[in-house]
Amino acid sequence: MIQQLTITDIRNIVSATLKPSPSMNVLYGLNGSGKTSVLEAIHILGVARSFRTSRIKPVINRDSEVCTVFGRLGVTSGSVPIGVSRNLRDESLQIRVSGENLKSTSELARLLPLQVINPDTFRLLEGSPKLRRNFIDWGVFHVKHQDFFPLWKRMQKALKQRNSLLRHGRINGSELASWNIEFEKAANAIDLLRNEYIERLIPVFNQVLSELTDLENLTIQYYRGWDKERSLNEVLTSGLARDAQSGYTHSGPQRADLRIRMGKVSAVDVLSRGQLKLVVCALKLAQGFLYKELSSKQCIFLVDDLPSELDIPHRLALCQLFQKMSCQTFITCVEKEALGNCWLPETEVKMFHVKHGQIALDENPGQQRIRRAESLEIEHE
Ligand SMILES: Nc1ncnc2c1ncn2[C@@H]1O[C@H](COP(=O)(O)OP(=O)(O)OP(=O)(O)O)[C@@H](O)[C@H]1O
Repeated sequence: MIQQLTITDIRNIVSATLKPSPSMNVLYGLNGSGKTSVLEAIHILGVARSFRTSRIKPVINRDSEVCTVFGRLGVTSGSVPIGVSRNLRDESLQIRVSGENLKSTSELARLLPLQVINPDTFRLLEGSPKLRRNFIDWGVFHVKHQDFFPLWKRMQKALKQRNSLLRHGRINGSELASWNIEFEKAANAIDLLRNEYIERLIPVFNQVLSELTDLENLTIQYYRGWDKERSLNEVLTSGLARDAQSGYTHSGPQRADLRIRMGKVSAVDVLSRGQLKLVVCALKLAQGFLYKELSSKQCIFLVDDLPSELDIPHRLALCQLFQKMSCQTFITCVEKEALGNCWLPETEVKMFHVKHGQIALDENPGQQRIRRAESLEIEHE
């Protein structure tokens, strides 16, 4: 949980400090005021990069060469100061945790598990399988970090070596056979972890989805990246000529996917935009609930423009689920009224008005609370 956040030179935010609520934080303001930039700053604090671009230059304020995000994280034993700084001049990245330099961004990611829901997230269903693999691996990484991360590095190394041999036409030597063995071992172990994770996620997802909307017949199926009836070794052997011709490995965990269907057709082909948003939100929320259940820790949700494309009952249902999870959540919206009547009496809501890159706590948010009895009475059309 972030207790304090200080942002320096991220986009139009030259300098800002806020003390967020441990539960619900709403950032509202006009277009271009800097709301998404606050979420971006938190993302930089959590994984040292933006979720909007892979380059750092557009993120750093145009009058500066360095951007810094500092956060104080609340943990059971007290608080941990974290600072992440990116420098354009020498392209350097500095991560400081409790006064010590940290070399790996994966260690940083473990300290601050983040879930982002933004317009790009909606590509989860329609975009490339890589997005869905990243989705699965977020869960496996955060729940089974000790097992997954070394395996994933091992698999990547074996795959790289195998592809390099394929590209150089060295397909008959013992070298390829030994990389096949190494690749298969790591692949099977990764498949096991992913499969286990998805099996646990599906019932949570079904429950969350049913609280959000009534989409019957929506199913999720995990595809491991190769034929489920055959071993990877058999598949690699029978596909060797094809792999050699194209210079890369066609089967394996690098091809895993999630197949999300409505009955027999792909869900993206039949769902409306609002329904797609709800399904993606249900997937992300399910990860949050499962993470909490399996690790007894909580992730932080960054939700960009929650109200767009959702009608009032569905906004309410979504906000109620965030409150039920009781994770720290940051939600942006243009008008604060868009999320009026969404909060339970016990939820600690802080509203921040973002204006020209400045962030002010709204002392008089004027939000009407819903009464307990009214909660979760959502009519589905
Ligand atoms: N490198 C930069 N330096 C200074 N200002 C920038 C830089 N990059 C973007 N901006 C400006 O900073 C602001 C960033 O806005 P941001 O995307 O956070 O807005 P927002 O409040 O989320 O808007 P919307 O409601 O339209 O999504 C914009 O006004 C943009 O023009």
